Amino acid sequence: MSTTLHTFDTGAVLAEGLANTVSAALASGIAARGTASIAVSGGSTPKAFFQALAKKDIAWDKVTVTLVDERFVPPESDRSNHALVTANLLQGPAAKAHFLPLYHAAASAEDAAVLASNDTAKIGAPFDVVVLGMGTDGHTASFFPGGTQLSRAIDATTPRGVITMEAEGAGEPRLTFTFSSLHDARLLILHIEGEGKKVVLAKAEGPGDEAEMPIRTMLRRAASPLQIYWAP
Ligand SMILES: O=C1O[C@H](COP(=O)(O)O)[C@@H](O)[C@H](O)[C@H]1O
Repeated sequence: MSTTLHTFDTGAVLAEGLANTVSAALASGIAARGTASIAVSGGSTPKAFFQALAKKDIAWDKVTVTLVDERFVPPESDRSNHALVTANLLQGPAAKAHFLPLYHAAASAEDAAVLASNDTAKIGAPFDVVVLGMGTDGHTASFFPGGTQLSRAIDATTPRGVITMEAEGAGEPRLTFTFSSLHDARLLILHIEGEGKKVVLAKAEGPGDEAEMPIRTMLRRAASPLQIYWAP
């Protein structure tokens, strides 16, 4: 499927522009189906976008928010994507949204993945909005190069749901939606910032295995057009 690059002068201008696009997509989903869903990424990039989106005047009580992926840590941890969303997105008007975390205080990451899959199945498919990030190693979601379940995660025939991932570059064990869960979002976004990430994207757009740079799965095989949002 196609990719479109949207370039902004600053991260602040990108945050507002992306918040406008995403809030419009959520409002459209609510108008069409009564509810809307969004899966967002964590890490360091999306904070300003979350803060801008939280202020948008839409029927947030009809929106379900979840995560594209999560570190297997409790929400009290400073590594938690759940904590990032709670502190920056589920604020103001957006505090009315329904949040479904991926982390569960289970005996293992595998048990938590089963709970997260069962819990998020009620969201329905496809997501209205998926906002992906990308690491400097070319990972997206928690599809890490060398990951324990990378082949399963990026196989289009793997059922929708949440699975575990462990990799040298991942830190803690991870919980991640599969490629099949994410790639057909009605609005599919890749949000990256900085010159370094632009170089990584250019490499990912070139030849090479998907397993080497898993973002290639979305660049090459996503069913939905991939909207790439970038600022210096
Ligand atoms: O560990 C993660 O990394 C990626 C990229 O994060 P960033 O800080 O480079 O923006 C993120 O998309 C993912 O959700 C997160 O778990």
